[in-house]
Amino acid sequence: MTSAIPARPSDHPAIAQPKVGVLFVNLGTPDAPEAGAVKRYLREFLSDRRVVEIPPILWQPILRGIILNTRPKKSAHAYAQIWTEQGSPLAVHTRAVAEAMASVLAAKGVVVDWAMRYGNPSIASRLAAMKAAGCERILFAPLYPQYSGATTATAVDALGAALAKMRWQPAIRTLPPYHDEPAYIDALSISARRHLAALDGKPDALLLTFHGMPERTLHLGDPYHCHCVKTARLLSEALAADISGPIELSFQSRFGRAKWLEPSTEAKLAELAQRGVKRLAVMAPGFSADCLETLEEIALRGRDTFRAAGGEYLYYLPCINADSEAIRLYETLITQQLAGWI
Ligand SMILES: C=CC1=C(C)c2cc3[nH]c(cc4nc(cc5[nH]c(cc1n2)c(C)c5CCC(=O)O)C(CCC(=O)O)=C4C)c(C)c3C=C
Ligand SMILES: [Fe+2]
Ligand SMILES: [Fe+2]
Repeated sequence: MTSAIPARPSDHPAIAQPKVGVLFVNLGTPDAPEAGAVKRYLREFLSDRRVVEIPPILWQPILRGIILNTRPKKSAHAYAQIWTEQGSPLAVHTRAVAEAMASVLAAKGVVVDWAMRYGNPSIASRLAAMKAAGCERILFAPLYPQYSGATTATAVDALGAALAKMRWQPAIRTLPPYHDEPAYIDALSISARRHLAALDGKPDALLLTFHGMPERTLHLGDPYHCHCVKTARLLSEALAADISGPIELSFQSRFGRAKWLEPSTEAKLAELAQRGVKRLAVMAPGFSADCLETLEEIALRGRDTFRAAGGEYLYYLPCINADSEAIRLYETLITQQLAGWI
C-alpha cells in the first residue's frame, strides 16, 4: 500500500536535527579600550530605558550633548589599565565559562553559546546561530545572581525583541536569579577561602561590594537590593570563621545625580580604615566575572581610597570567573533548569 502523506519536496528548506541549547549572557563591554569604541558601547548601554529611567526627551540631550562627549575618553583610559591580550576581561571570562560548560554538557548533546546585552556578540546574532544549528529549546542564562530591571530584565527584553523577528521560534526557558542558592554561596565561599589562604593570616575585615542602583528602584519594587542583602547575609555566615573582624556590605559604581543605594563602597572603604582596619579583604559577589568595575574601580582606585584613609593592604578577592567553583555552580544550576529537556 502507498502512503497518502506527501514525501518531503526536493526544494524543502533544510531542517537540522533538534537540539537543546544554553545561551549564557553578560552585560557587554567595548570592542577596544579606545574612546570611539567606548562611545559606541555607552551610547547603546545608556540609551536603554531599563538602565536610565529618565524620559528620553530629557535624557538623550544630556547623554549625547554631555556624557558621550566627556566620559568615553576617561573610561577608555580606565579600560586600558585592565585590558588583556585576549580582550576585555568581562568578555574573556564569559567566553571561558561558555567553553568550559560546552565541554561539561557535550555528553548530553547540549549546544552552548554566549552573548552580550550591549555590544558584541549580540543576543540576536547568537540566538539566530543557535537556531540555525538546530536548537529548538534554549535555556537563556543571564549571569546575574541578583535580579534587577537594569540587568536581567533588559537581557530578557533583548531576547524577546530577537524572537519577535523569528518565524520559527525555539521554546525558551530563562535562568532565575540564584542569589540565595546554596550552590552559589558555596562557590563564592570556596573561592574566597582559596584566595584568602594565600594571605599571611586572616584579614581584619571583609567588605562585600555590589554594583549600585538608584535608590528609587527599590521603592518601585525592584528586588535587587533585597537579593544583594540576602547574598551578603548568607555569605557572611559562611565566611565568619575566615575573617578576624566584621563583614560589611556596600554599593559601588554610582552614576548620575540621583540618590543611589547606600552605603557607598567609596565611603565604606574610608570608614573602615578610619575605624582601624589595616588589612581589608574585598569581594564583589554580584559580578559573575571580573570587569572594569572590579579590577579598576575596586582593586586599583578602591585600594588608593583605603590607603589614603589610613588602611594598609586591600586584598581584592577575584570573582568566580570560569574557575572550577564557577563551573560546578553553573553545572548545578543549568542541569536543574534543563530537567525534562535532557
Ligand atoms: C552586576 C550588576 C550590574 C548592575 C545592577 C548595573 C547597573 C547599572 N550600571 C550603570 C552604569 C554603568 N555600568 C557600567 C559598567 C558595568 N556595569 C556592570 C554591571 C551592572 N550594572 C558591569 C559588569 C560593568 C562592567 C562592564 C565592562 O566592560 O567591564 C558602566 C560603564 C563603565 C564606565 O564608563 O564607567 C556604566 C556607565 C547604571 C546606570 C546602572 C543602573 C541603573
Ligand atoms: Fe553597571
Ligand atoms: Fe530590601
